[in-house]
Amino acid sequence: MKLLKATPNLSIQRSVDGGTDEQRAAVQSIIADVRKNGDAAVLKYTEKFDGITLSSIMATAEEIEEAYTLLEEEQKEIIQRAAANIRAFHEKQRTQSWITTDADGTTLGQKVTPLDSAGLYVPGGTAAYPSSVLMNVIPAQVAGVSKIVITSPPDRTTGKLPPAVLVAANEAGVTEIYKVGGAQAIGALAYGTETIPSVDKITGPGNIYVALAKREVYGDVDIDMIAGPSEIVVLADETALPNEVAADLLSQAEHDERACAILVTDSMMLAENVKLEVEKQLKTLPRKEIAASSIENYGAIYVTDSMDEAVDLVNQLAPEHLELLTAEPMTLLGSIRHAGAIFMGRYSSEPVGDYFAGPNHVLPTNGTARFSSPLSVDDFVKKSSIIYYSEKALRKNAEDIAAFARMEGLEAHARAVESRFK
Ligand SMILES: NC(=O)c1ccc[n+]([C@@H]2O[C@H](COP(=O)([O-])OP(=O)(O)OC[C@H]3O[C@@H](n4cnc5c(N)ncnc54)[C@H](O)[C@@H]3O)[C@@H](O)[C@H]2O)c1
Ligand SMILES: N[C@H](CO)Cc1c[nH]c[nH+]1
Ligand SMILES: [Zn+2]
Repeated sequence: MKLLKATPNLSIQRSVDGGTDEQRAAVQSIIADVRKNGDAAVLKYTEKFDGITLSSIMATAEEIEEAYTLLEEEQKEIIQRAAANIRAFHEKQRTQSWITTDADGTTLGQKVTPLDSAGLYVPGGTAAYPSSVLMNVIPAQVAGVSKIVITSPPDRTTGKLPPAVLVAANEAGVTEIYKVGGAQAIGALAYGTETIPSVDKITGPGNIYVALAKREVYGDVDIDMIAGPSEIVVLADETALPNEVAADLLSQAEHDERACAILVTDSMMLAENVKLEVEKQLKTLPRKEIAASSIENYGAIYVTDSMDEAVDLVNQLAPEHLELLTAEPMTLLGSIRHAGAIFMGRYSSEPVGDYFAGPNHVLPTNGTARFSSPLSVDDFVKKSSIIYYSEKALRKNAEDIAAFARMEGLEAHARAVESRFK
Protein backbone atom coordinates (compact mmCIF):
# COMPACT_ATOMS: atom_id res chain seq x y z
CA MET A 1 0.00 0.00 0.00
CA LYS A 2 1.48 3.36 -1.01
CA LEU A 3 2.39 5.66 1.88
CA LEU A 4 2.41 9.25 0.65
CA LYS A 5 2.88 12.71 2.04
CA ALA A 6 -0.29 14.66 1.28
CA THR A 7 0.25 17.76 -0.83
CA PRO A 8 -2.20 20.65 -1.14
CA ASN A 9 -3.05 20.08 -4.81
CA LEU A 10 -3.13 16.37 -4.76
CA SER A 11 -4.32 14.81 -7.97
CA ILE A 12 -6.51 11.90 -7.01
CA GLN A 13 -6.44 8.70 -8.94
CA ARG A 14 -9.99 7.60 -9.63
CA SER A 15 -10.76 4.00 -10.38
CA VAL A 16 -13.55 4.77 -12.83
CA ASP A 17 -12.64 6.24 -16.17
CA GLY A 18 -15.93 6.05 -18.02
CA GLY A 19 -14.88 2.79 -19.68
CA THR A 20 -12.83 2.15 -22.81
CA ASP A 21 -14.04 2.85 -26.35
CA GLU A 22 -14.41 -0.92 -26.83
CA GLN A 23 -16.54 -1.28 -23.71
CA ARG A 24 -18.79 1.61 -24.72
CA ALA A 25 -19.19 0.20 -28.22
CA ALA A 26 -19.95 -3.28 -26.83
CA VAL A 27 -22.60 -1.91 -24.49
CA GLN A 28 -24.24 0.14 -27.26
CA SER A 29 -24.42 -2.86 -29.52
CA ILE A 30 -25.83 -5.14 -26.76
CA ILE A 31 -28.55 -2.60 -25.98
CA ALA A 32 -29.45 -2.12 -29.66
CA ASP A 33 -29.65 -5.88 -30.12
CA VAL A 34 -31.87 -6.35 -27.04
CA ARG A 35 -34.09 -3.50 -28.22
CA LYS A 36 -34.49 -5.14 -31.62
CA ASN A 37 -34.50 -8.85 -30.79
CA GLY A 38 -35.84 -8.98 -27.23
CA ASP A 39 -35.59 -12.28 -25.37
CA ALA A 40 -33.49 -13.91 -28.10
CA ALA A 41 -30.75 -11.31 -27.58
CA VAL A 42 -31.03 -11.55 -23.79
CA LEU A 43 -30.54 -15.31 -23.99
CA LYS A 44 -27.66 -14.95 -26.45
CA TYR A 45 -25.69 -12.54 -24.22
CA THR A 46 -26.42 -14.61 -21.12
CA GLU A 47 -24.83 -17.55 -22.90
CA LYS A 48 -21.90 -15.44 -24.03
CA PHE A 49 -21.08 -13.60 -20.79
CA ASP A 50 -22.56 -15.79 -18.06
CA GLY A 51 -21.78 -19.07 -19.79
CA ILE A 52 -25.22 -20.58 -19.33
CA THR A 53 -28.27 -21.44 -21.44
CA LEU A 54 -31.35 -20.41 -19.47
CA SER A 55 -34.44 -22.60 -19.52
CA SER A 56 -36.49 -19.66 -18.19
CA ILE A 57 -35.57 -15.98 -18.04
CA MET A 58 -37.75 -15.43 -14.98
CA ALA A 59 -36.99 -17.15 -11.67
CA THR A 60 -39.68 -19.78 -11.15
CA ALA A 61 -41.79 -20.30 -8.04
CA GLU A 62 -40.00 -23.64 -7.61
CA GLU A 63 -36.60 -21.92 -7.66
CA ILE A 64 -37.75 -19.50 -4.97
CA GLU A 65 -39.14 -22.36 -2.89
CA GLU A 66 -35.94 -24.33 -3.32
CA ALA A 67 -33.87 -21.32 -2.24
CA TYR A 68 -35.58 -21.46 1.18
CA THR A 69 -34.44 -25.05 1.62
CA LEU A 70 -30.84 -24.10 0.77
CA LEU A 71 -30.56 -21.33 3.37
CA GLU A 72 -30.15 -21.93 7.08
CA GLU A 73 -32.91 -20.73 9.41
CA GLU A 74 -30.47 -18.30 11.05
CA GLN A 75 -29.58 -16.80 7.65
CA LYS A 76 -33.26 -16.16 6.87
CA GLU A 77 -33.68 -14.49 10.25
CA ILE A 78 -30.65 -12.24 9.65
CA ILE A 79 -32.18 -11.15 6.33
CA GLN A 80 -35.45 -10.39 8.14
CA ARG A 81 -33.74 -8.41 10.94
CA ALA A 82 -31.70 -6.38 8.43
CA ALA A 83 -34.85 -5.73 6.37
CA ALA A 84 -36.68 -4.44 9.45
CA ASN A 85 -33.88 -1.93 10.19
CA ILE A 86 -33.66 -0.82 6.56
CA ARG A 87 -37.43 -0.36 6.38
CA ALA A 88 -37.53 1.62 9.65
CA PHE A 89 -34.83 3.99 8.37
CA HIS A 90 -36.44 4.51 4.96
CA GLU A 91 -39.90 5.08 6.48
CA LYS A 92 -38.43 8.28 7.95
CA GLN A 93 -37.56 9.50 4.44
CA ARG A 94 -41.16 9.69 3.21
CA THR A 95 -41.97 13.08 1.72
CA GLN A 96 -45.53 14.37 1.94
CA SER A 97 -47.53 16.30 -0.59
CA TRP A 98 -48.24 19.81 0.69
CA ILE A 99 -50.60 22.62 -0.19
CA THR A 100 -51.02 26.19 1.08
CA THR A 101 -53.82 28.71 0.54
CA ASP A 102 -53.50 32.44 1.22
CA ALA A 103 -56.12 35.13 1.84
CA ASP A 104 -56.97 35.83 -1.82
CA GLY A 105 -57.50 32.12 -2.51
CA THR A 106 -54.16 31.45 -4.17
CA THR A 107 -53.46 27.79 -3.59
CA LEU A 108 -50.02 26.36 -4.27
CA GLY A 109 -48.59 22.99 -3.54
CA GLN A 110 -46.55 19.98 -4.44
CA LYS A 111 -48.07 16.57 -5.15
CA VAL A 112 -45.82 13.59 -4.49
CA THR A 113 -46.57 10.54 -6.67
CA PRO A 114 -44.75 7.20 -6.62
CA LEU A 115 -43.25 6.00 -9.91
CA ASP A 116 -45.42 3.39 -11.63
CA SER A 117 -42.55 0.93 -12.05
CA ALA A 118 -38.93 0.32 -11.11
CA GLY A 119 -36.33 -2.22 -12.20
CA LEU A 120 -33.71 -3.02 -9.61
CA TYR A 121 -30.32 -4.34 -10.67
CA VAL A 122 -28.64 -6.62 -8.15
CA PRO A 123 -24.99 -7.29 -9.03
CA GLY A 124 -23.82 -10.86 -9.11
CA GLY A 125 -20.70 -11.40 -11.19
CA THR A 126 -18.24 -12.25 -8.42
CA ALA A 127 -20.41 -12.30 -5.29
CA ALA A 128 -24.08 -12.63 -4.31
CA TYR A 129 -25.65 -9.49 -2.87
CA PRO A 130 -28.88 -10.20 -0.97
CA SER A 131 -28.19 -6.99 0.97
CA SER A 132 -28.45 -5.01 -2.30
CA VAL A 133 -31.85 -6.62 -2.92
CA LEU A 134 -33.10 -5.12 0.36
CA MET A 135 -31.40 -1.76 -0.22
CA ASN A 136 -33.15 -1.34 -3.60
CA VAL A 137 -36.53 -2.93 -2.94
CA ILE A 138 -37.34 -1.34 0.41
CA PRO A 139 -37.11 2.36 -0.56
CA ALA A 140 -39.14 1.61 -3.71
CA GLN A 141 -41.82 -0.06 -1.59
CA VAL A 142 -41.86 2.71 1.00
CA ALA A 143 -42.30 5.21 -1.85
CA GLY A 144 -45.31 3.20 -3.05
CA VAL A 145 -44.02 1.95 -6.43
CA SER A 146 -46.61 -0.57 -7.59
CA LYS A 147 -44.50 -2.62 -10.01
CA ILE A 148 -41.07 -3.65 -8.78
CA VAL A 149 -38.93 -6.14 -10.68
CA ILE A 150 -35.40 -7.39 -10.04
CA THR A 151 -32.69 -8.52 -12.44
CA SER A 152 -29.46 -10.23 -11.47
CA PRO A 153 -26.98 -12.49 -13.32
CA PRO A 154 -27.51 -16.26 -13.07
CA ASP A 155 -25.04 -18.69 -11.60
CA ARG A 156 -22.73 -20.06 -14.33
CA THR A 157 -23.33 -23.68 -13.42
CA THR A 158 -26.95 -23.88 -12.25
CA GLY A 159 -28.47 -21.04 -14.27
CA LYS A 160 -30.32 -20.03 -11.10
CA LEU A 161 -29.96 -17.04 -8.82
CA PRO A 162 -28.13 -17.39 -5.50
CA PRO A 163 -30.54 -18.68 -2.82
CA ALA A 164 -29.92 -15.70 -0.53
CA VAL A 165 -30.85 -13.28 -3.35
CA LEU A 166 -34.12 -15.14 -4.01
CA VAL A 167 -34.97 -15.35 -0.31
CA ALA A 168 -34.19 -11.64 0.28
CA ALA A 169 -36.39 -10.70 -2.69
CA ASN A 170 -39.22 -12.93 -1.57
CA GLU A 171 -38.96 -11.77 2.06
CA ALA A 172 -39.15 -8.18 0.83
CA GLY A 173 -42.23 -9.09 -1.22
CA VAL A 174 -40.86 -9.16 -4.78
CA THR A 175 -41.35 -12.30 -6.87
CA GLU A 176 -40.84 -10.90 -10.37
CA ILE A 177 -37.14 -11.68 -10.65
CA TYR A 178 -35.21 -12.08 -13.91
CA LYS A 179 -32.01 -14.11 -14.22
CA VAL A 180 -30.23 -11.62 -16.42
CA GLY A 181 -27.18 -9.46 -15.75
CA GLY A 182 -24.96 -6.88 -17.41
CA ALA A 183 -25.89 -4.48 -20.22
CA GLN A 184 -28.49 -6.94 -21.57
CA ALA A 185 -30.44 -6.62 -18.29
CA ILE A 186 -30.36 -2.83 -18.43
CA GLY A 187 -31.40 -2.81 -22.12
CA ALA A 188 -34.29 -5.15 -21.34
CA LEU A 189 -35.50 -3.03 -18.41
CA ALA A 190 -35.29 0.13 -20.51
CA TYR A 191 -37.02 -1.10 -23.66
CA GLY A 192 -38.82 -4.31 -22.63
CA THR A 193 -38.68 -7.76 -24.20
CA GLU A 194 -41.33 -10.46 -24.61
CA THR A 195 -40.62 -11.52 -21.01
CA ILE A 196 -39.05 -8.57 -19.21
CA PRO A 197 -41.19 -5.45 -18.83
CA SER A 198 -39.86 -1.97 -19.48
CA VAL A 199 -39.81 0.21 -16.36
CA ASP A 200 -39.72 3.93 -15.59
CA LYS A 201 -36.56 3.85 -13.51
CA ILE A 202 -33.56 1.54 -13.18
CA THR A 203 -31.59 1.56 -9.93
CA GLY A 204 -28.77 -0.42 -8.40
CA PRO A 205 -25.01 -0.80 -8.65
CA GLY A 206 -23.03 -2.97 -11.03
CA ASN A 207 -19.78 -3.32 -12.95
CA ILE A 208 -18.55 -1.14 -15.80
CA TYR A 209 -20.93 -2.75 -18.34
CA VAL A 210 -23.91 -2.09 -16.10
CA ALA A 211 -22.76 1.46 -15.41
CA LEU A 212 -22.20 2.26 -19.10
CA ALA A 213 -25.54 0.70 -20.01
CA LYS A 214 -27.37 2.83 -17.44
CA ARG A 215 -25.71 5.92 -18.86
CA GLU A 216 -26.75 4.83 -22.34
CA VAL A 217 -30.49 4.38 -21.57
CA TYR A 218 -30.78 7.46 -19.34
CA GLY A 219 -33.34 9.82 -20.83
CA ASP A 220 -35.54 7.02 -22.15
CA VAL A 221 -35.85 5.91 -18.53
CA ASP A 222 -34.58 7.44 -15.32
CA ILE A 223 -31.62 6.02 -13.40
CA ASP A 224 -30.48 6.52 -9.83
CA MET A 225 -26.76 7.16 -10.38
CA ILE A 226 -23.69 5.66 -12.00
CA ALA A 227 -22.35 3.73 -9.00
CA GLY A 228 -18.78 2.59 -9.58
CA PRO A 229 -16.60 0.22 -7.57
CA SER A 230 -16.77 0.53 -3.79
CA GLU A 231 -14.65 3.09 -1.98
CA ILE A 232 -13.67 3.72 1.61
CA VAL A 233 -11.73 6.56 3.16
CA VAL A 234 -10.73 6.26 6.81
CA LEU A 235 -9.87 9.52 8.52
CA ALA A 236 -7.93 8.58 11.65
CA ASP A 237 -5.77 10.14 14.33
CA GLU A 238 -3.18 8.53 16.61
CA THR A 239 -5.94 7.05 18.81
CA ALA A 240 -7.13 4.66 16.08
CA LEU A 241 -6.08 1.01 16.29
CA PRO A 242 -4.06 -0.10 13.23
CA ASN A 243 -5.67 -3.55 13.06
CA GLU A 244 -9.17 -2.04 13.01
CA VAL A 245 -8.25 0.56 10.37
CA ALA A 246 -6.66 -2.12 8.18
CA ALA A 247 -9.67 -4.43 8.58
CA ASP A 248 -12.05 -1.66 7.54
CA LEU A 249 -9.94 -0.72 4.50
CA LEU A 250 -9.86 -4.35 3.39
CA SER A 251 -13.61 -4.71 3.87
CA GLN A 252 -14.12 -2.61 0.75
CA ALA A 253 -10.99 -3.67 -1.12
CA GLU A 254 -12.35 -7.23 -1.29
CA HIS A 255 -15.34 -6.10 -3.40
CA ASP A 256 -13.54 -5.45 -6.63
CA GLU A 257 -10.08 -5.16 -8.15
CA ARG A 258 -10.95 -1.54 -8.81
CA ALA A 259 -12.31 -0.81 -5.34
CA CYS A 260 -10.52 2.02 -3.62
CA ALA A 261 -9.36 2.04 0.04
CA ILE A 262 -7.58 5.09 1.44
CA LEU A 263 -6.35 6.11 4.88
CA VAL A 264 -5.90 9.81 5.65
CA THR A 265 -4.12 10.54 8.91
CA ASP A 266 -2.00 13.14 10.67
CA SER A 267 -0.06 10.38 12.45
CA MET A 268 3.00 8.88 10.73
CA MET A 269 3.12 6.17 13.38
CA LEU A 270 -0.46 5.07 12.60
CA ALA A 271 0.26 5.22 8.86
CA GLU A 272 3.25 2.89 9.14
CA ASN A 273 1.43 0.43 11.40
CA VAL A 274 -1.65 0.34 9.17
CA LYS A 275 0.54 -0.38 6.16
CA LEU A 276 2.03 -3.41 7.96
CA GLU A 277 -1.39 -4.57 9.18
CA VAL A 278 -2.93 -4.38 5.71
CA GLU A 279 -0.13 -6.54 4.34
CA LYS A 280 -0.55 -9.04 7.18
CA GLN A 281 -4.36 -9.26 7.08
CA LEU A 282 -4.47 -9.44 3.28
CA LYS A 283 -2.76 -12.82 3.31
CA THR A 284 -5.54 -14.38 5.34
CA LEU A 285 -8.48 -13.27 3.18
CA PRO A 286 -10.34 -15.72 0.92
CA ARG A 287 -10.65 -13.01 -1.75
CA LYS A 288 -6.99 -12.01 -1.34
CA GLU A 289 -6.26 -11.68 -5.08
CA ILE A 290 -9.06 -9.15 -5.56
CA ALA A 291 -8.22 -7.22 -2.40
CA ALA A 292 -4.49 -7.22 -3.13
CA SER A 293 -5.03 -5.84 -6.60
CA SER A 294 -7.34 -3.13 -5.30
CA ILE A 295 -4.86 -2.14 -2.57
CA GLU A 296 -1.92 -2.21 -4.98
CA ASN A 297 -3.55 -0.08 -7.67
CA TYR A 298 -6.00 2.15 -5.87
CA GLY A 299 -5.04 1.96 -2.19
CA ALA A 300 -3.10 4.74 -0.50
CA ILE A 301 -2.18 6.16 2.89
CA TYR A 302 -1.89 9.93 2.97
CA VAL A 303 -0.09 11.58 5.86
CA THR A 304 -0.99 15.21 6.51
CA ASP A 305 0.58 17.89 8.72
CA SER A 306 -2.66 18.55 10.59
CA MET A 307 -6.22 17.33 11.06
CA ASP A 308 -7.49 20.41 9.17
CA GLU A 309 -5.43 19.40 6.17
CA ALA A 310 -6.73 15.84 6.52
CA VAL A 311 -10.33 17.05 6.49
CA ASP A 312 -9.64 19.15 3.37
CA LEU A 313 -8.24 16.08 1.64
CA VAL A 314 -11.28 14.00 2.60
CA ASN A 315 -13.58 16.65 1.12
CA GLN A 316 -11.51 16.58 -2.04
CA LEU A 317 -11.84 12.79 -2.23
CA ALA A 318 -15.63 12.95 -1.62
CA PRO A 319 -15.70 9.22 -0.84
CA GLU A 320 -18.58 6.80 -0.98
CA HIS A 321 -17.88 5.71 2.62
CA LEU A 322 -16.03 7.79 5.19
CA GLU A 323 -15.04 6.48 8.59
CA LEU A 324 -14.07 8.94 11.31
CA LEU A 325 -11.75 6.99 13.58
CA THR A 326 -10.63 9.87 15.75
CA ALA A 327 -10.82 10.61 19.47
CA GLU A 328 -13.87 12.83 18.99
CA PRO A 329 -15.58 12.10 15.66
CA MET A 330 -18.59 14.31 16.45
CA THR A 331 -16.41 17.41 16.47
CA LEU A 332 -15.35 16.70 12.86
CA LEU A 333 -18.81 16.03 11.46
CA GLY A 334 -19.58 19.71 10.75
CA SER A 335 -16.51 20.10 8.55
CA ILE A 336 -17.20 17.03 6.40
CA ARG A 337 -18.91 18.33 3.28
CA HIS A 338 -18.66 15.48 0.81
CA ALA A 339 -19.24 11.80 1.64
CA GLY A 340 -21.97 9.29 0.75
CA ALA A 341 -22.15 7.82 4.25
CA ILE A 342 -20.25 8.87 7.36
CA PHE A 343 -19.42 6.21 9.95
CA MET A 344 -18.63 7.67 13.35
CA GLY A 345 -16.20 6.03 15.77
CA ARG A 346 -14.68 2.58 16.13
CA TYR A 347 -17.94 0.76 16.73
CA SER A 348 -19.37 1.91 13.41
CA SER A 349 -17.21 -0.17 11.12
CA GLU A 350 -18.33 0.19 7.47
CA PRO A 351 -20.07 -3.22 7.17
CA VAL A 352 -22.48 -2.04 9.89
CA GLY A 353 -23.92 0.16 7.15
CA ASP A 354 -23.51 -2.33 4.30
CA TYR A 355 -25.87 -4.76 5.96
CA PHE A 356 -27.67 -3.71 9.00
CA ALA A 357 -27.96 -0.21 10.46
CA GLY A 358 -30.69 0.86 8.03
CA PRO A 359 -29.27 3.65 5.81
CA ASN A 360 -28.92 2.70 2.15
CA HIS A 361 -25.67 1.16 0.92
CA VAL A 362 -26.19 2.26 -2.69
CA LEU A 363 -24.11 5.42 -2.49
CA PRO A 364 -22.45 7.92 -4.81
CA THR A 365 -18.93 6.88 -5.83
CA ASN A 366 -16.09 8.34 -7.85
CA GLY A 367 -16.29 11.81 -6.27
CA THR A 368 -19.97 12.25 -7.09
CA ALA A 369 -20.78 12.66 -3.39
CA ARG A 370 -19.92 16.30 -4.17
CA PHE A 371 -23.35 16.63 -5.73
CA SER A 372 -25.39 13.49 -5.18
CA SER A 373 -26.94 11.48 -2.37
CA PRO A 374 -27.53 7.89 -1.28
CA LEU A 375 -30.33 5.91 -2.93
CA SER A 376 -33.49 6.82 -1.03
CA VAL A 377 -37.27 6.92 -1.08
CA ASP A 378 -36.93 10.19 -3.04
CA ASP A 379 -35.52 8.22 -5.97
CA PHE A 380 -38.81 6.42 -6.38
CA VAL A 381 -41.20 9.39 -6.30
CA LYS A 382 -41.69 12.39 -8.47
CA LYS A 383 -43.29 15.72 -7.71
CA SER A 384 -45.92 17.75 -9.54
CA SER A 385 -46.53 21.41 -8.77
CA ILE A 386 -50.11 22.51 -8.02
CA ILE A 387 -51.27 26.01 -8.95
CA TYR A 388 -54.73 27.46 -8.30
CA TYR A 389 -55.45 31.20 -8.71
CA SER A 390 -58.80 32.67 -7.77
CA GLU A 391 -60.34 35.41 -9.93
CA LYS A 392 -59.24 37.94 -7.31
CA ALA A 393 -55.66 36.65 -7.40
CA LEU A 394 -55.46 36.72 -11.17
CA ARG A 395 -56.95 40.24 -11.36
CA LYS A 396 -54.32 41.46 -8.92
CA ASN A 397 -51.43 39.93 -10.88
CA ALA A 398 -52.57 39.86 -14.53
CA GLU A 399 -50.84 43.09 -15.45
CA ASP A 400 -47.47 41.90 -14.09
CA ILE A 401 -47.77 38.54 -15.80
CA ALA A 402 -48.72 40.05 -19.17
CA ALA A 403 -45.91 42.60 -18.90
CA PHE A 404 -43.41 39.86 -18.10
CA ALA A 405 -44.60 37.88 -21.13
CA ARG A 406 -44.15 40.93 -23.39
CA MET A 407 -40.68 41.46 -21.93
CA GLU A 408 -39.91 38.01 -23.41
CA GLY A 409 -41.66 38.89 -26.66
CA LEU A 410 -44.34 36.27 -26.08
CA GLU A 411 -47.58 38.04 -26.93
CA ALA A 412 -49.77 34.91 -26.86
CA HIS A 413 -48.76 34.31 -23.26
CA ALA A 414 -49.86 37.85 -22.32
CA ARG A 415 -53.17 37.54 -24.16
CA ALA A 416 -53.98 34.17 -22.52
CA VAL A 417 -53.98 35.86 -19.13
CA GLU A 418 -55.78 39.04 -20.33
CA SER A 419 -58.50 36.99 -22.08
CA ARG A 420 -60.08 36.29 -18.65
CA PHE A 421 -61.01 39.94 -18.22
CA LYS A 422 -62.17 40.98 -21.70
N1 LIG B 1 -22.47 0.51 -4.49
C1 LIG B 1 -23.06 -0.57 -4.03
O1 LIG B 1 -24.02 -0.53 -3.31
C2 LIG B 1 -22.53 -1.91 -4.41
C3 LIG B 1 -23.05 -3.07 -3.84
C4 LIG B 1 -22.58 -4.28 -4.27
C5 LIG B 1 -21.61 -4.34 -5.28
N2 LIG B 1 -21.13 -3.19 -5.78
C6 LIG B 1 -20.18 -3.17 -6.89
O2 LIG B 1 -20.86 -3.76 -8.01
C7 LIG B 1 -19.92 -4.35 -8.88
C8 LIG B 1 -20.37 -5.76 -9.22
O3 LIG B 1 -19.70 -6.21 -10.36
P1 LIG B 1 -19.76 -7.71 -10.85
O4 LIG B 1 -18.96 -7.81 -12.09
O5 LIG B 1 -19.38 -8.57 -9.70
O6 LIG B 1 -21.30 -8.03 -11.13
P2 LIG B 1 -22.35 -7.39 -12.16
O7 LIG B 1 -23.64 -8.08 -11.91
O8 LIG B 1 -22.33 -5.92 -12.10
O9 LIG B 1 -21.84 -7.79 -13.62
C9 LIG B 1 -21.89 -9.08 -14.11
C10 LIG B 1 -22.37 -9.03 -15.56
O10 LIG B 1 -21.43 -8.31 -16.36
C11 LIG B 1 -21.55 -8.75 -17.70
N3 LIG B 1 -20.22 -8.87 -18.31
C12 LIG B 1 -19.12 -9.46 -17.78
N4 LIG B 1 -18.10 -9.40 -18.66
C13 LIG B 1 -18.56 -8.77 -19.75
C14 LIG B 1 -17.97 -8.40 -21.02
N5 LIG B 1 -16.69 -8.67 -21.30
N6 LIG B 1 -18.72 -7.76 -21.91
C15 LIG B 1 -20.01 -7.45 -21.65
N7 LIG B 1 -20.63 -7.78 -20.47
C16 LIG B 1 -19.90 -8.43 -19.55
C17 LIG B 1 -22.20 -10.11 -17.67
O11 LIG B 1 -23.39 -10.05 -18.39
C18 LIG B 1 -22.49 -10.38 -16.20
O12 LIG B 1 -23.80 -10.87 -16.03
C19 LIG B 1 -18.58 -4.28 -8.14
O13 LIG B 1 -17.85 -3.20 -8.67
C20 LIG B 1 -18.94 -3.98 -6.67
O14 LIG B 1 -17.97 -3.23 -6.01
C21 LIG B 1 -21.57 -1.99 -5.40
N1 LIG C 1 -20.05 -1.81 0.28
C1 LIG C 1 -20.99 -1.98 -0.81
C2 LIG C 1 -21.31 -0.62 -1.36
O1 LIG C 1 -20.21 0.01 -1.84
C3 LIG C 1 -22.27 -2.64 -0.41
C4 LIG C 1 -22.14 -4.05 0.03
C5 LIG C 1 -22.99 -5.07 -0.18
N2 LIG C 1 -22.51 -6.13 0.46
C6 LIG C 1 -21.40 -5.80 1.05
N3 LIG C 1 -21.17 -4.53 0.80
ZN1 LIG D 1 -19.29 -3.63 1.17
